[in-house]
Amino acid sequence: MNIQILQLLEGARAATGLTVVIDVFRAFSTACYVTEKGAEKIIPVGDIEKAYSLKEKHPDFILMGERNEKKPPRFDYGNSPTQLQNTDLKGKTIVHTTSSGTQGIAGAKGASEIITGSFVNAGAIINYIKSKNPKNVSLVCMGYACEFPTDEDTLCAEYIRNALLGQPNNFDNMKKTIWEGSGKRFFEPEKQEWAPKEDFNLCLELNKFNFVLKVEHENNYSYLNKITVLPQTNH
Ligand SMILES: O=C(O)[C@H](CS(=O)(=O)O)OP(=O)(O)O
Repeated sequence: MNIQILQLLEGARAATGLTVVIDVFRAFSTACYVTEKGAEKIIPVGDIEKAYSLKEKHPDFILMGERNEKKPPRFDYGNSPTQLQNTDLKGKTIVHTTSSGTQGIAGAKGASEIITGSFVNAGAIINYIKSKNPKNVSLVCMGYACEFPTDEDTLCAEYIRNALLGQPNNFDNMKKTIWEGSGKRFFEPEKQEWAPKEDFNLCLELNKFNFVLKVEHENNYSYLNKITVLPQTNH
């Protein structure tokens, strides 16, 4: 198995084979929490205008995501898993657009298959890749606003790669590095309204979910299909 770790939008564009588009803070952690809440479908889109036009055609769709970390105008929810904890999303279709994660999905045109990447379902991702045993795996770290690499996405890629290669991982050390590095932003008082400190822990709950989210295509949009991966093992 050839495994490459790629960065940012140019990395997504260069990805081939089974591609994991990684966005730990927060898009693809949030997508897992939304799926757990029973959402019927998540439609990831890069272009915010596409999100607005889907809402216009389907007023029952829910708009979720961020620009500059914050909930855009006329959106139902931002990108914070904490703020979704007490919402009922059963049976809902969610249109999700963010500055990094969903841009990566839109950009990974050369991938043979795309799944989302985060720590909350890392074990399922690893088992899924092992079960498919592809020749080429691309782990794409979307970073902050697709502009610079971040600790959490790069470490998540390394965690997945190490497990696939049978090498050890020290998640506690990784979490400490993230806390001291790019995770600091969740502890800034002025950001608590849209990026609360609780998001940090929710996004770093290792192996909370036993499913992967695979990008599938339908009509003229893509959606995330939940695939349960059993058994879930700790990596
Ligand atoms: O919502 C977030 O925290 C991030 C902000 S940014 O893209 O890193 O600027 O969005 P996401 O696309 O989930 O990384």
